[in-house]
Amino acid sequence: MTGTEDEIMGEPVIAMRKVTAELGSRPVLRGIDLTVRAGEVVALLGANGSGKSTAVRTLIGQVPAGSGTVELFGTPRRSFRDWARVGYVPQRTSAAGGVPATVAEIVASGRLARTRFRFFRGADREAVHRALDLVGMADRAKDPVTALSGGQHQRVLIARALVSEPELLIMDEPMAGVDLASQEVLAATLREQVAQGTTVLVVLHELGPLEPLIDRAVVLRDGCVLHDGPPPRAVGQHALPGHDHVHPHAPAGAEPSRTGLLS
Ligand SMILES: Nc1ncnc2c1ncn2[C@@H]1O[C@H](COP(=O)(O)OP(=O)(O)OP(=O)(O)O)[C@@H](O)[C@H]1O
Repeated sequence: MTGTEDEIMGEPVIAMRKVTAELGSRPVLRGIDLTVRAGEVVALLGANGSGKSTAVRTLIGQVPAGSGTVELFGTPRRSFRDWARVGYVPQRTSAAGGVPATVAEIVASGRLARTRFRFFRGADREAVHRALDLVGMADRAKDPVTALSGGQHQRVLIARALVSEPELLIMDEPMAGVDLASQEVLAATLREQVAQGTTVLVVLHELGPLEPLIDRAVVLRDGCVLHDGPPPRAVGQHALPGHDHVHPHAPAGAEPSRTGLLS
């Protein structure tokens, strides 16, 4: 007896089918399919403006889909209410803008979907401490976020996404503008989450330090899916078609080989 694809590969946690979206009457997503199954770690790649952030924002409902279907945990996104199961790390501007919130307050705000606005209990405070500890920021809990570096900001945003103990983590360029030390902390944090079975969709410019964690890469170009398959693990980003690459032993003045996947 053979099972269905879902029985064999696990239920999709994310299912986007033929999704279109417009921004300012400009078509930005032009019919994308994106499936992420439980326990998978999928990188969403593509050149600037290819629609990566828009795809993620459509998924969580910040941008309306023009057509197609979007499901989270098997539920149409419109009727999905279980947001404590989802941790979202937006593309970083700043954790709190001009608001003088503390690190702990920002992280605690990520717990609201789970507490449903009841009073915080000991378990919630422990979860905040645990999430800050995961990203190496427990000693900064009482500091204003305005006192943090870019990389520390990003760690706080990731702690905020982790504090509800989500099953699905969606991150938009978590490594952008982050110093090396913070990148290593973030990669280790993510490794731990993945080991615990968390499903991850991560928008990246390059696989970088997260490369060993990535099961599959979906590459967008001009709002369409150009590639959906295993990322080339052994040699990293440089092996992805489209990465301009001049071989070190190539004759001087040689043209980079371009296959156009990421550019
Ligand atoms: N509010 C908006 N109104 C109109 N067009 C927009 C708006 N926001 C984004 N766009 C355009 O939509 C396209 C896709 O943007 P999106 O941010 O999804 O791309 P991206 O792949 O995430 O790029 P990046 O790597 O630069 O973040 C871009 O051409 C962008 O200029």
